[in-house]
Formats: sequence, structure tokens, C-alpha cells
Amino acid sequence: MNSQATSTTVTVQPGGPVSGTIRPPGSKSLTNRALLCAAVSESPCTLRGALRSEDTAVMLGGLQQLGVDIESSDGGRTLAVDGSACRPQHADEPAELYIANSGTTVRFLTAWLSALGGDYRLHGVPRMHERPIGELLDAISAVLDGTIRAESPGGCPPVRIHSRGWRGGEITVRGNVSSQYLSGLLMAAPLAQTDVCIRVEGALVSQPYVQMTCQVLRSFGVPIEAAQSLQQFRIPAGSQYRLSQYDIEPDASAASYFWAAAAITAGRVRVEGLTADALQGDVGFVDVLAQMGCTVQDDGTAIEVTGGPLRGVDVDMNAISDTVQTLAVVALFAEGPTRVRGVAHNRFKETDRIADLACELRKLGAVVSETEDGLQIEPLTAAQQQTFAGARLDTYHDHRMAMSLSLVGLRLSGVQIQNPSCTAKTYPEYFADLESLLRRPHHWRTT
Ligand SMILES: O=C(O)C1=C[C@@H](OP(=O)(O)O)[C@@H](O)[C@H](O)C1
Ligand SMILES: C=C(OP(=O)(O)O)C(=O)O
Repeated sequence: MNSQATSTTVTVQPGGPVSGTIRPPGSKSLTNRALLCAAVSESPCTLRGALRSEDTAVMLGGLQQLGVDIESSDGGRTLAVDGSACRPQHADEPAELYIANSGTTVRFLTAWLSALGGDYRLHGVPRMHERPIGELLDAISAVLDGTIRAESPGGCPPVRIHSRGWRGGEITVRGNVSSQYLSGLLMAAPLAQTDVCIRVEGALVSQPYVQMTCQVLRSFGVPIEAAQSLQQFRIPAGSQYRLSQYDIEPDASAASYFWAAAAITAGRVRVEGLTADALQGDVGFVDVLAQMGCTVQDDGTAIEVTGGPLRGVDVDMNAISDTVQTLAVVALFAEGPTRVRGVAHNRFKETDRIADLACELRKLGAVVSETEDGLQIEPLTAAQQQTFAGARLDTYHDHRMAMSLSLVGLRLSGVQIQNPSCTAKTYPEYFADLESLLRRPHHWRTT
């Protein structure tokens, strides 16, 4: 499904402090890693708490095209994966895999399919064909028995793979644009004929996601060796994936919207199933809220955020870049400016999440300055908030733009969010869940 075509807007209306408890759906990142690992597990593996969304549907659909049997129950939250019939696809015409705008799916599947062997072409929506993947293809070429190339200018998908598998050996990869290249290589490496050693050249962004990859691999029994610096890895030849059940945490990036709702309304929101021990680095978003003046309580089963007077912060969000848009909305209602640094890689996501974010914040009246690797946001003054006359905000087919910007409506009347259904990428039920937390209807409008 392409969630880009719709003519609906949604408006969330202010209504005082937001208080309640919520459990967001399963983590996108864990679901897509676990699906891939389960597909090559020696015996069937059941995933519990999985996410059902566009990004996971394209991963799941790709695996099914290879013959992986996936039975879904409990509304898609339980997935019984049996990869025993999974076969490399060799034919005159390559197997066409549609990956929408899912970065995890295209980067993980590119590495994994090239290691499995076969003939494939991975293509997505127009924005996907502008998102870089060339450095991953260069890295794979070092161990590939076959050819791999990008079809769009600048080394972007579609990706064409013609492979007889990976020989194994030494791989060097760059990690300053996306950590997903490295995660993809790590998950593919057990399929190689000999040991695989991976070295990261230069800086590595989004490091918690690489730690997550290592933890998922270890849960599946793969004896990966990782240097503490996350610059060197070794995956021994003959490593087997083996696990019968894997439980997926709720999505921490999705949770950020509910914690932010508490922060900006002086409310209290408890997100169940996430604690500081979560595999997802984005739980660290609550530490930023604490720095801004919120009270954060972690009781070992949930994290609760209580909002209070907010102050601006200066923060490096390299490790938790998916929560930059959430923070930007909180910053509008703080005392003093907020500076976000270290997120140049946000320009390569569903949209340019620095320039386009700044553009939408300015439509609200905020003074925003953009830097190469982040932005500075001046909060809205009391006078600006009192005289606010409404705004119609674009979402750029970016689920996080829709989810974060909708929260402005909890404080200001008349904020229309265009194309809200783009949340389907990772959270189709977002507005319904927000509504249940608010215990009042938001307004849907067809324009
Ligand atoms: O590995 C993952 O699951 C992800 C890594 C991050 O991407 P980058 O490494 O490109 O920053 C993040 O933004 C994305 O939503 C999920
Ligand atoms: C950047 C994101 O996704 P991906 O890179 O997996 O498309 C995201 O979910 O915010």
C-alpha cells in the first residue's frame, strides 16, 4: 500500500492535561530484525508482540515471496514464521520486491538476499529512490560472488542483485549516513561461506540500533563478536540461527509522542512495556524530557512522564534521531531556546527532517534556525500562543511529521495535519490511540 494519496486532515484540539496509560504497538526495528532472523532459523519461530504496519508488511511480503511461511494471528501481533521452504530465487527475470519507503527493509533485505543468493530487484516509492544505499552495495561487493548495483543516481534504489552468495572475508563499511547498512551486513553474515569480519570506517550514527542488532542476533544463538567501540565485528562461519519464540517490545519511538503529550500539557502518561533496560535506544528520549524539567519514573514495567514547567535544552540526538521531531514540538512550549545537534543523517530519512521540520515549525510562528547537523528552536511567546490563528501543516509523507506535529494541537487551536494516514508506515492506529488517551474525539475533516 502506498499511503501517500489521501485528502483528509486531522485536527487535535486542546483540552487540558493529558493523563493515562498506553501500550504502543510493537517495535518496528525489532519486528523487522526478528522476521529476518526467524526466516533462517533452523526451526519455526513465533514472534509475539509484532508490529503490523506498512514497514513490517513489506518485509513480511518480501520473505513470503521467497517461500517463507508466515502465519499471522491476534490481529497481526503474533507471527508464526517457518523458513524451511525459503529458497533463493533464480529466474530469467529478477524477483521484484516492493519495499515502499522502509529503510530497514531495503537495507536489511539487500544485504540478506545478496548473501542468500539469487536474482532480485528491490524498488519502492519515489522518496525511497532518493535514499542512499550505495555505500552498503560497495561494502557487499567485497565478499559477493556476483553483482549488485543501484539504479538511481547517487547510489539509490532500485537495487539489482545477481548473486551466488557471499564468500566471506573482510568488509569495510561507512556508517555516517545510516547504521542500517551495518545492521544489514551483520544479519546477513551468518549465511557466508567463511568467517566475516566487518570494520566500520569513520563515524557511526544511530549506535543503539547496532547494539540492538547484536542483541537480537545473540538471542537467535549467533555468536557474534563485537568490539565495545562498535567499529569491529566478527561472525564465525557456520553460525546458525536458532530460536523458537521471540517477544517484541512496544515501539519506543512511538512512545515518545505520548510522553511528549504529558510534557507539554503538564499531564502524566505511563507507557507500559518499556523501561530503561529496553533494547531500543529511543527510550532515552525521557532523559531529554527530564533535562527539560519533567519527572520520569521507571518502575521496572513502565515509564511514566509527568510534565511540569519546561526549559529548553542543548542536546546531541545522534543516537535517538527518530525523536527529534517530537522534541521540536516540546521545545515550542519551553522556556528558552532548544538546540538539537548531531543529526545530519536526518536529512536522508522519509523526508529532510531538518529543513522540512524547520519549515513547518515556522508556519506556527516559531523562530527556527537550521544548521548542517541540526536546528535551534525559539519557543512560542505567550502572546504568540494567545493570538494563534491556526495553521495547516504538511507532513511530507513522513509518519513522524504527522505524529509529532499533531501534538501541537494539544496546546493551540486550529492546527490541521494534512495526510494523517501516512502514520501507516509504522503506526496505523496512532490517532485512534491518541484519542483513547485524550478520552475525547479529535476532529477529522475531509478537504
Ligand atoms: O536500524 C533500525 O531499525 C533503524 C535505524 C535508524 O536509522 P539510521 O541508522 O538510518 O539513522 C532509525 O532512524 C530507523 O527508524 C530504524
Ligand atoms: C527513519 C525511519 O525509518 P526507516 O529508515 O526504517 O525508513 C523512521 O521510522 O523514522
